[in-house]
Amino acid sequence: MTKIGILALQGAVREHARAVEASGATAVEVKRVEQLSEIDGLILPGGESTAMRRLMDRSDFIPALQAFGRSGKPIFGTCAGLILLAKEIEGADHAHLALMDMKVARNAFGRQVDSFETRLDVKDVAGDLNAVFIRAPYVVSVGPDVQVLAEHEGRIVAARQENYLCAAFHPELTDDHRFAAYFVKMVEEAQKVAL
Ligand SMILES: NC(=O)CC[C@H](N)C(=O)O
Repeated sequence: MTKIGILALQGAVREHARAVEASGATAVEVKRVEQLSEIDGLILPGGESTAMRRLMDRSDFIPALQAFGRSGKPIFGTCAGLILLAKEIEGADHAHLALMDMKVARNAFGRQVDSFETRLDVKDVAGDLNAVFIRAPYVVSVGPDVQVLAEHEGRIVAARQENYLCAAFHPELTDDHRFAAYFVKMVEEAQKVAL
């Protein structure tokens, strides 16, 4: 069975595991670099990107995750995970994994709307997805290889570039698992290509 890891250093791990299992794959909590060799795809959950980065640096996760992505294995970043994937972060000197050709802004929806829920049309996923945003980032601009999957009020909130997928919101916080199912399918397709 397809095994999907969830980076379990910090953040919303259990909800992603539930969504992955509901979509027919096996979920694995990834806490050590060595576990990356056992999984077919990886989810970078929401949480706090700066805290995650600190924990990742303790065990050399950055180069290991970059190699994982460059080998063609799919990675899905949600919220803080989207920030980890971006090549450029507005107002910051350094990016983290720098795997997706896009610039992102952190906490970009403003303080007065710390969190909100809205209905989104996500290309190839669902026309009516309930999306929960929590101190969410958004994508400011994308390179030519990045496909925009969803926008909210003119801001990009979901995108895909080859084996990389990202969402500014938390698809794991509702009982609608269509976004997780889309990622599971991406992982299954990548496995077929690798055979
Ligand atoms: N819910 C989230 O993941 C919020 C992301 C967080 N604001 C960050 O910058 O990392």
